[in-house]
Amino acid sequence: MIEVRGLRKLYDDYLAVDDVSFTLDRGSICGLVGPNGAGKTTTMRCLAGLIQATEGDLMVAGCDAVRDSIELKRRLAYVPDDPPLFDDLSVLQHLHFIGRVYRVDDYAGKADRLLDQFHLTSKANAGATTLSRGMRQKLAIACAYIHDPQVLLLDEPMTGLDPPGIRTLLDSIREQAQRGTTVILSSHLLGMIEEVCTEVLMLGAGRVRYFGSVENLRSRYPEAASLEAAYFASENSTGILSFPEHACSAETVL
Ligand SMILES: Nc1ncnc2c1ncn2[C@@H]1O[C@H](COP(=O)(O)OP(=O)(O)OP(=O)(O)O)[C@@H](O)[C@H]1O
Repeated sequence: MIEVRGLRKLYDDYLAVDDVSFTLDRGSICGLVGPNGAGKTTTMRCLAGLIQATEGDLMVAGCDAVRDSIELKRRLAYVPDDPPLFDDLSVLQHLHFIGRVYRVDDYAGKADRLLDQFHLTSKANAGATTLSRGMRQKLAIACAYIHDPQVLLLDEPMTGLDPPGIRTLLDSIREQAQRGTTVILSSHLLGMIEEVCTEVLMLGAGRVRYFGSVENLRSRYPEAASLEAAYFASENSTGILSFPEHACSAETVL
């Protein structure tokens, strides 16, 4: 569902993402992790066709992210870390608007179910500008779900959510994946990544430091009690961590 080969992104002469390759199957949930400035958002924005890769082949939901970027946007949803909303629309109007733009059958019924799922029913008629940070985040995620995207890119979606909100989000991500959606989820909350993700893509200074299953990363550091401990152990090691069964190219395997 997602196949990335040799992604590089330069901002002027600054190399933000360098030779990133990975593949994800339908229904997988990939945690995108790494320190601030590692290139996570840049990678997502390239996948979403919002910025153009300097080099590399990016096939996402059957579309070339550069050549088919309009069709790609029909099949994909991207929720940035600070989602922009329409100041003049209410919560319900956001969902109806997105549902109609994407020509969703029964968008009104789906909107009601999403409001219920994300505990926003009491705010249905509230203006976007009156929402709390967490409510804005929930609304943006509900808008992403309303058109059943084949690929879902969530950039730090837990930001601002309360514990029940995080639980609802993680459950909803699993539901999306069970329906066949491929999800990439960037977060610094490694416990959450470990709980929900099947794969991990770890970036450091724009390069892949690890790509593979959570279990493989843990088994690489058997002394680590959690993904977080494995993450810090890998931070202290040198070289690229990867495993042949998940590697996309010989270059990514030590
Ligand atoms: N528009 C831009 N112009 C120039 N440099 C940029 C631009 N966007 C990002 N960068 C740089 O590219 C690098 C990667 O940024 P990116 O936002 O992808 O990191 P990130 O892993 O998402 O970080 P964080 O965890 O802080 O959100 C950083 O050094 C950043 O300063």
